[in-house]
Amino acid sequence: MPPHASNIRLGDPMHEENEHLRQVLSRIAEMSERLHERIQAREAVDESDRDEAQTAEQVAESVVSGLREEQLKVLAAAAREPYFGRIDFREEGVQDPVPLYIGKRGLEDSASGERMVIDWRAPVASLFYSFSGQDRASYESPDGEITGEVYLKRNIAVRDGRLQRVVDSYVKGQENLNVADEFLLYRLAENKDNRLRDIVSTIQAEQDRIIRAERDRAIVIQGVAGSGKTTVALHRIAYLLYRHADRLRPERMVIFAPNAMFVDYISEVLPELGVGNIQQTTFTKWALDLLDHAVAVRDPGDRLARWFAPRTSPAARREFDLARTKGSVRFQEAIDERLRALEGRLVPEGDFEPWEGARLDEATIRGWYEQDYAHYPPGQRRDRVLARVKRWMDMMYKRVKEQDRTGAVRKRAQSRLRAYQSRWPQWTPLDIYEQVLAEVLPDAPAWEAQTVSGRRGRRKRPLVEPEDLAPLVYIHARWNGMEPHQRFDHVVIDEAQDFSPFQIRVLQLFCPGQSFTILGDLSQSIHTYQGITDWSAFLELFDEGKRAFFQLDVSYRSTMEIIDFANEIIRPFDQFVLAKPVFRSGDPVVVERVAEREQEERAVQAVQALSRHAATVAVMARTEELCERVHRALVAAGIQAHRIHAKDEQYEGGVSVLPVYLAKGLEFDAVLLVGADARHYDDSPLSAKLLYVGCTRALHRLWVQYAGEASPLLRHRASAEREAGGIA
Ligand SMILES: Nc1ncnc2c1ncn2[C@@H]1O[C@H](COP(=O)(O)OP(=O)(O)OP(=O)(O)O)[C@@H](O)[C@H]1O
Repeated sequence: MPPHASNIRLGDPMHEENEHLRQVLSRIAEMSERLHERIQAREAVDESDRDEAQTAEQVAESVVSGLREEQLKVLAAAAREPYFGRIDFREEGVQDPVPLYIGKRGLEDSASGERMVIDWRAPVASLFYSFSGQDRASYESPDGEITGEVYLKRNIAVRDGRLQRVVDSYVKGQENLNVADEFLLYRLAENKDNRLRDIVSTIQAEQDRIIRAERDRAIVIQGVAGSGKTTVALHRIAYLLYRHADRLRPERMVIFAPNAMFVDYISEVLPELGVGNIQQTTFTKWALDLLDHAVAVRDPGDRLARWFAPRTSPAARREFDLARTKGSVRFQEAIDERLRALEGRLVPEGDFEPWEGARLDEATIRGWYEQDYAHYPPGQRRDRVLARVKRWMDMMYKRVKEQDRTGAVRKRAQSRLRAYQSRWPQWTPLDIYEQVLAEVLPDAPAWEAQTVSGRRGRRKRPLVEPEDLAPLVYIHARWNGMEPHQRFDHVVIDEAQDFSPFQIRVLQLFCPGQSFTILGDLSQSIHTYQGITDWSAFLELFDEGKRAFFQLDVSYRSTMEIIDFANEIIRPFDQFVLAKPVFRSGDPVVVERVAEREQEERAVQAVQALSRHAATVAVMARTEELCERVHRALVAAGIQAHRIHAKDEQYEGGVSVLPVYLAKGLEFDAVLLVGADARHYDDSPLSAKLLYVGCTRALHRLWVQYAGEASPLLRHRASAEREAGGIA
């Protein structure tokens, strides 16, 4: 059944779309009305049957009622914004083009079965995103490629059931309208609130390819700051769930985010796309839960402060080198080797003889361990073999039971069994890890123990570093195995440049289908003591043919002025990819020299100026200390500024003060960078990356202040601006 089979009239687009919207909304209203009536009728029946036991039919009815309630919600959302785009497509072999309306959810008229709106994830909807003026257009349907011609591509903005804007980006037979970006720019120019949003109406062709990439492989996305990586990954989840509903379950999909606040920041996109129940966590939290909190992790705050201090001490350098080693594949392989050796040594030497005349020889026990139960992980095999030894003993005992009047034989047998069991080591992942470290990295410092309150009450736990978690989880999974519910159908890793290859290896164990979306930006890899310098480090962990690499070079977040400014910072380092801006012009970047003793005061003035046009403003510095000072000044000036820390779990919006390294992944309408001087940012790659991350958080306005000598990374701009006098 063709969706909305009325003839196409390309009259006044606004008039035409208003008319169409009116029809669609009235059908939605009718459908809602019908559903309402059914729900009410059902409630009346339920009320009269209240005291009687439920029959199977009634149970089924209540499930249906639940679905109806759900459907009602979908209709309510559709009544606010039923669709956002239209594409008129004539399939080859068919006479007339058909208008297809694309929305966040597909919609069918329940009475006629007519498709009124097509889900943005449906195969045909890909035309809307990929079409860019070609004579012939095609899309992949489940039955193969469908080709044809596009007659019209139209963006339609509907808010609260009212038509706001219609923009045609292609009309067949007309001159190239060259307004492909008009709708996008209109969207990008909006101020953002404190959460990331969906982009279904303006997904770009290069993003769409990633969203629709095949499921059964690892895709790695290198994308410049603001290229939509996070957003795209979330849309990909929604797409995969739609496309592979039979294979994927939302609760088995997971997103690893860099910190708890980031989890909060992205938490609204999936529900907006109609997807719930996806696990969203950090690697640390996930690992600690898996290890049942047998260890505690040292607060990363101190370490981060040491790492991001303008100058790193030799001791800190050694600490970071060790962290890198622990995250390497070489270390994982050393652990594998060690696990194999331990596995071979687990069966105690000697036969088991519970009493004279009953003997189970070592070779038999070894045979059970090495062959019969070989498919179990070593930790579980121990228990299986010992249970079998015990069954054997009980069976043998039946033969001598008659003679054992006093029970002495049985007693002796029990005590020998206990002795035998105790020779069979029962190591925890931590025991094994300690053995590995002693052998492979003898210089690694020993753990301190710390009494920490956890889910299981207060107890003393060894305090490990974040990079110890991957080895521990790996050993746990290899040694003890994992529960089916702990496996993932799909894994998304955001800010993956800060992951170590070992962490990826661990997640591969937990995702047997090897279905991954791994995204990040090497120009923002500020945690280089643990992350990677080249994506091949991850790609080569996956089989050839089961991996794909994508690159996103256009930045949608920031204005051209901001992108150009940020690019200058990393340009001297040729290993970094420069972002291409979309053509969205805004205010010039302000670079301002302030007097040392006026730093705080001038920061307050800048925030006041920026807040006039912005819903979210961030003040960032390299060090916690400077953040602290500026925050105090802001509060003293009556500005309600939130000071953001590594442990925070919520992002409030408004005015935030935070160190640059915590701002990764976030965005703000306006950003003020304070302390951009030579002391805080020398000409090293780490300083450049930090400054780059700071600048690229801004959507519309960027303001940079420094006292004393400007950072060499800004010098070209700083001298020019100083003459121009700064404040806009
Ligand atoms: N196709 C698009 N249409 C509209 N907005 C977009 C599009 N792609 C990205 N954006 C917007 O650009 C901004 C950046 O997106 P996102 O945070 O996903 O990028 P990122 O690549 O993860 O950035 P970073 O590496 O800096 O964290 C967001 O505001 C997002 O809504």
